[in-house]
Amino acid sequence: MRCFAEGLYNSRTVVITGGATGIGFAMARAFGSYGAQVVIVSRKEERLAAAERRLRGLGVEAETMVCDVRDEAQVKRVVEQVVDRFAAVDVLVNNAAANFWSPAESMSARSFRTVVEVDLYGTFHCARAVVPHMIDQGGGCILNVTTTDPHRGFPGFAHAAAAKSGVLGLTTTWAREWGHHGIRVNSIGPGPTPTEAGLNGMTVGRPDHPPSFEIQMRRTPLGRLATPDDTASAALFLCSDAASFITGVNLSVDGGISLPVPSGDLQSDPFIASPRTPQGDD
Ligand SMILES: CCC/C=C/C(=O)SCCNC(=O)CCNC(=O)[C@H](O)C(C)(C)COP(=O)([O-])OP(=O)([O-])OC[C@H]1O[C@@H](n2cnc3c(N)ncnc32)[C@H](O)[C@@H]1OP(=O)([O-])[O-]
Ligand SMILES: NC(=O)C1=CN([C@@H]2O[C@H](COP(=O)(O)OP(=O)(O)OC[C@H]3O[C@@H](n4cnc5c(N)ncnc54)[C@H](OP(=O)(O)O)[C@@H]3O)[C@@H](O)[C@H]2O)C=CC1
Repeated sequence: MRCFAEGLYNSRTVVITGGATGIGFAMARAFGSYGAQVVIVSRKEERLAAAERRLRGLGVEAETMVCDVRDEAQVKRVVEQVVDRFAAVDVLVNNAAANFWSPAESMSARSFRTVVEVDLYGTFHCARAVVPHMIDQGGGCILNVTTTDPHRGFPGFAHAAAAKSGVLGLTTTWAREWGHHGIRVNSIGPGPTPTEAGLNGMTVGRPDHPPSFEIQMRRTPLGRLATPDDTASAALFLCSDAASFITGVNLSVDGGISLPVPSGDLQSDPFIASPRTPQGDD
């Protein structure tokens, strides 16, 4: 489906972290198909090479750079290379993330730190490296990938919920701090999306309800799961001039799953804990 003007992103440089797979790849393909020069960065060279081949095969002007977003020095180097090569960074998409199911009472500090370092520190490092260039060039756009309403609580994902809530705080704060430089900062919250990583993160190791994506689908008013292209289309809008007066928002792309659950559904909702029997009440 081609919803936007052809050439919408001509001559724009778009950097996407974690752009070789899943939702990030769909965003790279989408921005590239509307004319952007796309730079995808992540840790695994072979994944990047495969993604670059696929994108170039589709006619997208794609480059790749190996980078672990947890490493501030690596991030700075990569951003310098992008600016040397393309003269500007018009859009930064902070999409790289880590996640796995882990009950809070047994989650190790290292597990917690691993996810927070990728999602929250990674977002900080990338934005921090790019923004001086955006200020010099008179503006730009940062899009952080969060999740659908991280404040509502995600049992089994305390690390990701904390990290993504933190990213929301960065989004609103940066929107205020950098708005007068012409820099817009928004975030986008995909609903459950059965990417390979999403499937693993949501289901591996969970003893309670194995096909959790099926449950998520039943809880979604629009009756299906999100696709990577759903999020990519919303990203195209938010980073375009059509959204030139939008900053500091988190746009949920979730088919309505984050809407409050009607009280009649509570009994059958496996994501809501059963009421406890009051102590000593026979
Ligand atoms: C709610 C928001 C919705 C978001 C959805 C998404 O993001 S979907 C997109 C999701 N996309 C992705 O996730 C893609 C990227 N994912 C990855 O790169 C890896 O899965 C990674 C997250 C572990 C990072 O690797 P790394 O090499 O940096 O880490 P490491 O191997 O050194 O381990 C560090 C600690 O974590 C522990 N631990 C690790 N795995 C598991 C597990 N399955 N189970 C339990 N624990 C696990 C491990 O035991 C260790 O703790 P310990 O034992 O020392 O106390
Ligand atoms: N799928 C879902 O259900 C949901 C996903 N999201 C969010 O959407 C985004 C994309 O998720 P999805 O496409 O499913 O998952 P993927 O795992 O496919 O995407 C994550 C990407 O991040 C990269 N990455 C991970 N760690 C690092 C790191 N330290 N430095 C650089 N890159 C890194 C990975 O590449 P590499 O291994 O090469 O480094 C990978 O390409 C994430 O922000 C996720 O939190 C939000 C809600 C739901």
